[in-house]
Amino acid sequence: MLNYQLLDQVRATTPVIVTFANYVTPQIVANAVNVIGGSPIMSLEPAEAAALVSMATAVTLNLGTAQSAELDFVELVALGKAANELNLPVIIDPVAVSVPFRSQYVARLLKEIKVDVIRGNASEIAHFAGVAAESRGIDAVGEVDIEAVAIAAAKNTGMLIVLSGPTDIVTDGNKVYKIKNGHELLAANVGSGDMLSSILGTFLLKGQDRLEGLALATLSMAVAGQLAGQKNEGKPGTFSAALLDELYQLTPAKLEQFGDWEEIND
Ligand SMILES: Nc1ncnc2c1ncn2[C@@H]1O[C@H](COP(=O)(O)OP(=O)(O)OP(=O)(O)O)[C@@H](O)[C@H]1O
Ligand SMILES: Cc1ncsc1CCO
Ligand SMILES: [Mg+2]
Repeated sequence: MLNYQLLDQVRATTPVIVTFANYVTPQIVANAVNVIGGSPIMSLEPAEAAALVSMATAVTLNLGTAQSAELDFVELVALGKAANELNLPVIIDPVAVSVPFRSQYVARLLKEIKVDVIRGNASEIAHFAGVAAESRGIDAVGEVDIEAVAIAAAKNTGMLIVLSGPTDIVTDGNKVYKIKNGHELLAANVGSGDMLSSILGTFLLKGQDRLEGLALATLSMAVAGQLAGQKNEGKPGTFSAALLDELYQLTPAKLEQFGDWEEIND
């Protein structure tokens, strides 16, 4: 079961989400967190990492443009460690992780901090499943068995997995949520995945079952995208603004009415 009312609890508590953003999409990511009901803050400064994280409910580390320059890595580790100390969830978005520099960067990071959630497209999650999958830069291409890949990634890493795409898979390796809502214009809007990776954090309220929170967050993004897309067929520009409108206007009743998902137990 999914508790659609969790969306109202998010809005009632305005959780702070600290994001290490990539330099391509920080504005839409901040807006996404804001309109769904959270409070975004981005930071690049290790000296303030602990103070920021102490106000937060989750930390999202987007590795899309992270550099080897020591400050980037030091900041990622500082945010991750501060979250680990407070037992707050850490979400990573391993953009284009199959590029060797990026694979090594993530592996290095995972030696330093405990990560709880990986959010990526099918090609990115396939990397953690040890399955060869094609990718084109930031995009997933080719066909993989998304459910099997997500389960294998969860089992290999011990982390919760959110695999996004035409159908989204949210799994801990045993229980699987399959979310079928969405719209192809989400894929045309660069940063939809980045938005989702930070939105995930807003649903991980204290005491909340993490897998269910991730599933509801993923469903929220997919339903909002579907509603925005249906009103803006063939119009990626206006779609991008409409997506924020639909996230802002989303309600538990709309999630119940339009949500197309199933829960599969191993
Ligand atoms: N073809 C599609 N049809 C429906 N929904 C889609 C489609 N492709 C992606 N989505 C949705 O778009 C959102 C982002 O997922 P996607 O897999 O595109 O992330 P991504 O590849 O990391 O994107 P980006 O790198 O641009 O941030 C998710 O909510 C997902 O459900
Ligand atoms: C285009 C792009 N390049 C690195 S990160 C990013 C945004 C999508 O994640
Ligand atoms: Mg991405």
